[in-house]
Amino acid sequence: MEEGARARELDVAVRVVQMACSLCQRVQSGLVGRNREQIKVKEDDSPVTVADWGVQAVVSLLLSECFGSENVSILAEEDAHTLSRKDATTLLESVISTVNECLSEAPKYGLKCPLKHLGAQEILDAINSCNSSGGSKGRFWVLDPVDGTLGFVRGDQYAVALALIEDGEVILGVLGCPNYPMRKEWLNYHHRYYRLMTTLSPPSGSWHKGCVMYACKGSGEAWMQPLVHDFGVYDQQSSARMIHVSSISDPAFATFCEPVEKANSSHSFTAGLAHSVGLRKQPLRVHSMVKYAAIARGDAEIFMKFARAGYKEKIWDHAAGIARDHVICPARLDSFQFGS
Ligand SMILES: Nc1ncnc2c1ncn2[C@@H]1O[C@H](COP(=O)(O)OS(=O)(=O)O)[C@@H](OP(=O)(O)O)[C@H]1O
Ligand SMILES: [Mg+2]
Ligand SMILES: [Mg+2]
Ligand SMILES: [Mg+2]
Repeated sequence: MEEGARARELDVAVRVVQMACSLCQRVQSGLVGRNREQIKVKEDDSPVTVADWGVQAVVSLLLSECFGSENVSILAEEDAHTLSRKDATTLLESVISTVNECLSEAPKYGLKCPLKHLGAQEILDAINSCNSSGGSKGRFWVLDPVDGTLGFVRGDQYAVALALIEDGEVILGVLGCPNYPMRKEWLNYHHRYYRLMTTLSPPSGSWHKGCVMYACKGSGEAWMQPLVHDFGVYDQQSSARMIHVSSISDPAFATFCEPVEKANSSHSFTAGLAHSVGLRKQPLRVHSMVKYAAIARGDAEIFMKFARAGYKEKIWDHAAGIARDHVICPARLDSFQFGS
């Protein structure tokens, strides 16, 4: 793949994730405390919301619009089975209005918006088309439309995670982290706490939370830019800031991050392992691939997740966080078990 084409793929991916973050912020602000009918529980007891489906539809439609649907293969977490049921009409109507509202803002991100209002079938098809079989040969996009949906419905941390894989290797990763605090020490607090802090003393127009991080294989660089939703101006160059992993190498000063939910990773096992290797600081427990973002930005040094026996890790829960140059977990993705 020549360099110019990859630069364009990264540019489009960042713009698309920026739009997806804006959709999530709108839905999340309407979710906390009310509007609970916008949340469903899936067969595996994990939550799924209007934002999960909405982001998957928006990303699928925009990537196809930009690169041609015949050139786009996407492997994503959600499907439209629940949305297609007769008892889900209200939910489907919420997804339709959320998607059309988001797409109408595409020109603000330098992208084309559809010429007409999209109906139910177009949106259900867009969601269901993200069913690539992936694999260790060929190119496909990997999307977790909302990673950390549990954190999302709690008004806390979550991420929009988009990666492009070629022959089993991540060649670009984009992580949208709308609630990521610019001050490292606030990462340990629940989002509402530092949202209060920043409203009490609103630094005028300052960049106090929310970002999109991105890296391209072989570039040796990782970048972070503010959310357009909060600043209203999309200019990738002027607002972007290069980020670096931590230089801490002494375990006594290193921070490891791990899932919030004990059901998702054994806290006691990691505590014992951490102590045995000389880690002394309290773990950073935060929902979603924001853990990868914390390492990419140097706010943490290690990521540990030990899921219970039998759990198959999903490629969309990790791909966007693995950028070869900022090695966090240099696993070749074809070694991951694809989710059922
Ligand atoms: N049992 C189990 N073990 C490991 N991982 C699981 C498990 N169940 C679910 N998941 C998926 O992991 C995603 C959440 O990972 P997190 O690290 O954010 O977990 S936590 O919310 O911080 O506890 C989260 O991804 P999203 O569904 O995209 O939110 C889960 O699907
Ligand atoms: Mg999920
Ligand atoms: Mg996930
Ligand atoms: Mg998800």
